[in-house]
Amino acid sequence: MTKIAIFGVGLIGGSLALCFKGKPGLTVVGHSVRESSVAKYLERGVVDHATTSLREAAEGADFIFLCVPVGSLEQYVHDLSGLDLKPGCIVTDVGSTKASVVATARNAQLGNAVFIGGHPMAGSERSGVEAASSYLFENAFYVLTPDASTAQRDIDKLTDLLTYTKAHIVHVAPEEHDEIVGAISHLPHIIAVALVNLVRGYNENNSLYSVLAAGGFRDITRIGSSEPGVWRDILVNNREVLLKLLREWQDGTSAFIDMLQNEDGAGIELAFRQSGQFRSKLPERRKGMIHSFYECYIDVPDHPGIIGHVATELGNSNINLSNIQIIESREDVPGILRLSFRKQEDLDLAVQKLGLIGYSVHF
Ligand SMILES: NC(=O)C1=CN([C@@H]2O[C@H](COP(=O)(O)OP(=O)(O)OC[C@H]3O[C@@H](n4cnc5c(N)ncnc54)[C@H](O)[C@@H]3O)[C@@H](O)[C@H]2O)C=CC1
Ligand SMILES: O=C(O)C(=O)Cc1ccc(O)cc1
Repeated sequence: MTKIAIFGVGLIGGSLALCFKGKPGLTVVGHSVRESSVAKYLERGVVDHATTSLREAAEGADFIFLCVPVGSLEQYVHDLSGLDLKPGCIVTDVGSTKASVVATARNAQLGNAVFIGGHPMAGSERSGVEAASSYLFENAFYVLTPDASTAQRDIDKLTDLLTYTKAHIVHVAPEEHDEIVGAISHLPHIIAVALVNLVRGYNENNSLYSVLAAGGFRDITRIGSSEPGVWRDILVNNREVLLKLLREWQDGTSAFIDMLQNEDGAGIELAFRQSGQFRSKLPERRKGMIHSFYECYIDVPDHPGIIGHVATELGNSNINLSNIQIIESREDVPGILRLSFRKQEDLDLAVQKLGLIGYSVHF
């Protein structure tokens, strides 16, 4: 049996465990520092075995995945270096930053084990094993950060195992990874939190802000509800990159202040045109780092049983509905439902199906 040890079976560790568990020849062991978590992992059936003993989890493992918050990764690499790991064992991590953990692993004494940094570029604002899903990485990018000293056979071994995630493996240097991911993920998380907190402040004096903010505002700020501890670690770890980005962001907002003060309509138009042109060239229908909502809205008559009818029609057509929600902010327009799907294909099929049976569907 190939033994896979997962340290920290939360959203990401749990999702990896679900990708591997039950596959021929694989056995998955989960580790947590807490007894209660070990019991939960087993109860939910995400792992084959679970333990609070670092040694027991790591012993004889062919693969070790470190899936704890970024601030704890270096301690884990250090703790592993004190154990007698199986020769050829591949140690990898899933942290959202790569430079520091890769540097730590390079200097650690891992014996005949090999470290290859990793970052599955998919996730969500949710956390914990309760949010884990075997679909999480499907069609997403999964970064690996091998260097010139990493043997090709080790890269191949890890890449082969990761085929169970259905992600696309890409190789990126750790520092370059942190710069890019800083701009496309970490900065957007900061902006979302700052924006939500700005509106939260206004809302203290006027609750109409939150009433009217639902819908689009809620969607663009979804990532502002991400796990505080996980994000504290990511931002502090990537602070050099983020400080530079935030200064550039300040320049961007200052430019808008100037354009407004000067009533520079042409400047505003140019900014929107350039942004639109760049955005239209982004790859479409590809799972990006910040996940999309595959959603549509339908107007439904306000009578009993309608939700059941919609869900049944989609179910009968084998369309996987992941969430259904009544839009409260539009109470004045009875019967608006928001339908969410995990995949673009499901959304497309649902729009087609619901249109055919007479519902009016909006994006
Ligand atoms: N949340 C996301 O969407 C993504 C997160 N990541 C990275 O994955 C890693 C795990 O994040 P999530 O799974 O989202 O978090 P999570 O909170 O769902 O899971 C973290 C796991 O680590 C354990 N843990 C927490 N603090 C610990 C500590 N000090 N020592 C030992 N164990 C501890 C928790 O019990 C839990 O099992 C982080 O390094 C994060 O940067 C990577 C891709 C996406
Ligand atoms: O919720 C979202 O859309 C995310 O942004 C998920 C995410 C969070 C952290 C990562 O390192 C990668 C992806």
